[in-house]
Amino acid sequence: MGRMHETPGHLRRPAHDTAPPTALTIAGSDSGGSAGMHADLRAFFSCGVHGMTAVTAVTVQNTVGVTGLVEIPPETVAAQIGAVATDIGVDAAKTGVLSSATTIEAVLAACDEHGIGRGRRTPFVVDPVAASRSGEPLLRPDALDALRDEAFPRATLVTPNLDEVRLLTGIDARSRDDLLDAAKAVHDFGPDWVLIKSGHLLDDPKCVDLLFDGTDAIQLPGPRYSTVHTHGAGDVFASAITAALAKGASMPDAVAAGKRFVTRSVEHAYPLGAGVGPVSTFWRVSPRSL
Ligand SMILES: Nc1ncnc2c1ncn2[C@@H]1O[C@H](COP(=O)(O)OP(=O)(O)OP(=O)(O)O)[C@@H](O)[C@H]1O
Ligand SMILES: Cc1ncc(CO)c(N)n1
Repeated sequence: MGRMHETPGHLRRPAHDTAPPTALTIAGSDSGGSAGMHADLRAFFSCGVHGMTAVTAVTVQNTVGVTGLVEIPPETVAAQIGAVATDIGVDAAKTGVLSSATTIEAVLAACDEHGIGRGRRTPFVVDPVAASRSGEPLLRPDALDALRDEAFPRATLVTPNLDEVRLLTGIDARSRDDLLDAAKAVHDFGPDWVLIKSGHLLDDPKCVDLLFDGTDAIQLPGPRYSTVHTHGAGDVFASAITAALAKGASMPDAVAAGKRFVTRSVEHAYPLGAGVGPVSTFWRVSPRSL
């Protein structure tokens, strides 16, 4: 195998002979290119890590909504995780759409086998994606229980939005003051860290998210932009955090880096189609430089 990588003496050496950090997203596709694994891969790229995918579901989706979802067989999802973990190696992993309890069981078994999860070699970010921005459910009812009871205890970090907090805990957070109670209730499900996202507090003039480790709470303040184009904001946030973890950042530093990244992404969100446009994952690249 080593011979494949040898550079013949008469050719120029490539610029890199070491690999960048690697990150894996275990998530669904979005045909509109705004959310899911498409957003995750672009955020990984933009944050300087090599992105890899274990596709869990194919959605038929555009800026208006989701009209179809086909699940990938759970054994194929597990095989994708095994294929990249055994050959390339995974420095950090995240989940997006995990639409059924069977898929969740297969993903967790593969993660266990390859050292991905809380207290293991590879940090594991579980984003409990329950519905699309336009409200269509992206998981079966049994998946929510499996996420809470099986995936959360194995997560290094879980990143619910306020709708997901309501579904998982019954807590209906209406203001910044309610976020700590929400974080405590989610932390009781067993992850190391909880990040409560505040995008849905539409009356709040700022977007102040909350990171909690069971003892201390850290506020992550950011401006609130006046835009409807926030499709994929949650995916991009979790992916930017995962990229920072892949580079070896501590959790507070990774989440702070993710918050800076997603805030700029919302700032540069753009209209697309007839519905909700995406946050920009390429604000670091000026269109004029292309
Ligand atoms: N209008 C906005 N201006 C600035 N930041 C925002 C805005 N809306 C959301 N955010 C930030 O984006 C991140 C994602 O939060 P949000 O609560 O919207 O997640 P989400 O509902 O999972 O996202 P989505 O379902 O759109 O992918 C958070 O850091 C949040 O504070
Ligand atoms: C595939 C997919 N994953 C996640 C979301 C949530 O942003 C979405 N709308 N679609």
